[in-house]
Amino acid sequence: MTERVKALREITYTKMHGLGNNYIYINQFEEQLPEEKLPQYAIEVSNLYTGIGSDGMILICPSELAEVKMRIFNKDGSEGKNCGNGLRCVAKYAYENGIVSAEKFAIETLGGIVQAEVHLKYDRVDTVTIDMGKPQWTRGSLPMSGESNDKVINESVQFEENVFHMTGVSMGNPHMVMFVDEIEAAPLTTAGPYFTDHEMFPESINVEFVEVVSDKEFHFRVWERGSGITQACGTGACAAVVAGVLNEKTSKGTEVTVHLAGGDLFITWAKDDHVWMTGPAVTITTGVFYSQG
Ligand SMILES: N[C@@H](CCC[C@H](N)C(=O)O)C(=O)O
Repeated sequence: MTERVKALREITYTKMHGLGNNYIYINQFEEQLPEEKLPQYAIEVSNLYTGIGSDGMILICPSELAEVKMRIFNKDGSEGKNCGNGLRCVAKYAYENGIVSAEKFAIETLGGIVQAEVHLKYDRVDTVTIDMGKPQWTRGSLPMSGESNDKVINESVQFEENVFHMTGVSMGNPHMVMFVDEIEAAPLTTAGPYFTDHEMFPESINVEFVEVVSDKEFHFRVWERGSGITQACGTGACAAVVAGVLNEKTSKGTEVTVHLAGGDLFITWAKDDHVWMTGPAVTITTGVFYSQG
């Protein structure tokens, strides 16, 4: 009994969400978790039945290149390079917990450095705008099999009896966007895992289905690598708008309202090539997690 109690590790966490895309956030300024155990902690906390329940785990860390650094681990323990909904929550956490004092600041990710601006309501951060930087859309940037400098725009791919058209976009992390006529009919639970783990994507990929209502309005559903269906994917919504421009469904400089399962994001691929994303960030609860590890 005593040994069992001794083995427990207490991890102080905050659970936050951006449009229902929810993660367990851990403040690495105050608590250093052992590097080799991070995938295991992500799996443990994400479990709905024996953990807290989440789409993964996000670390808020000191940075030498920016005011703060974000690291994102998916539900299966794999480390992602970027997370749009996570960035907005990290920005809210950093501002409200005094890690930063300015309303505009930089956040480092494994996919690059982005700029955040928090928008306040009654002294709390309500929404956040992120300058997500410049997208890339070569096979090499995803990565995807084939000639590294080639682009993947509207490329046909077969799934069961249907042909889809895919456009690959990297927002620091990789996305495969497919435009469909009706979002509700998109085969998310079958084509999602099929394409995510397809051999053409050696590092796996996030899969998005998008229905275009107009050049200013898209419907969006996602199957995320490492987490499966989530209510929202910020980088995926940015990739959808970039893919929309590349396929002439919208244009640079047009703000697109992207309707995700968990709510709306406002995204513009600006004429200077930067992608801007604005949306909410919400704190759900704080607590202590007892890891068995
Ligand atoms: N939900 C995120 C993306 C999280 C990481 C992704 N699953 C990956 O492995 O690339 C978002 O809001 O962007």
